[in-house]
Amino acid sequence: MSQIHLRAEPGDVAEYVLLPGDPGRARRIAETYLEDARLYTEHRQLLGFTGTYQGVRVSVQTTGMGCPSAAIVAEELARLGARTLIRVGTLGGATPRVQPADLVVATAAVPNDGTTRQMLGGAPYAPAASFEVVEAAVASARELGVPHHAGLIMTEDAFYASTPEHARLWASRGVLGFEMEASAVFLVAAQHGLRAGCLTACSNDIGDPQLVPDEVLAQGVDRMVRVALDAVVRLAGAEAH
Ligand SMILES: O=P(O)(O)O[C@H]1O[C@H](CO)[C@@H](O)[C@H]1O
Ligand SMILES: O=c1cc[nH]c(=O)[nH]1
Repeated sequence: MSQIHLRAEPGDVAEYVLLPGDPGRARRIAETYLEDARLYTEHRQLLGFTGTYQGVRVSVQTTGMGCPSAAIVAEELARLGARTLIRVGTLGGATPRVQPADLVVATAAVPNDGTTRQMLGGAPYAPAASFEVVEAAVASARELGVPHHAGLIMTEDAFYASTPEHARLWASRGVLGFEMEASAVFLVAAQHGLRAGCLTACSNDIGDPQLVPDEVLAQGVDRMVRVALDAVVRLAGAEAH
């Protein structure tokens, strides 16, 4: 049955789904990396494509920005038969350890957002990536020679409320950077028994309006996408054995 927001039928979506926030990134990934990519939904600009990468069927589904939209998309993907959700996003660095365009593989996301708070009724919970996805992403990054960090990130709602002081405080608790969707993707995936992961490329320092130069960020995003797709191939290979 077609979903309210993702106008797709079961069978349109692959078991492995990459989740960029930006519809332009979804189209670029589909056009650059997937063979026989087909657009299966474009309602509300939540562009979704399915094709194959090194013989593995993969979808790329836009989440839009923020947890409310990401939670809807993850829920509807689960209903459409997705089994592994991997966010491919950008993130604001919280610490000088994370440099412009660096790859950050999230192990978990501090849920500083209203969506997961409502879903959990305020109960304490630690939205986390699936171990197999983190393991595959780190193995892929190593094999492809992509420098990376693996660790805690924070998901929040208010992009312009983040300040350098806030970043410093959370960096002192181990947070590498901030983004806006991972906690919801991790929680919805857990509720449906799906695997989830989140890879990000650093687009700026928190509180710094200056983005990484376009071409530098584009290279970081490209490295992140190649690592995510290689991780999908790795996960699919492991499942086949
Ligand atoms: O680049 P994407 O994947 O959209 O991710 C980040 O960028 C947006 C904010 O600029 C938020 O969606 C945040 O999570
Ligand atoms: O949420 C985000 C994403 C990228 N950069 C930020 O500063 N915040």
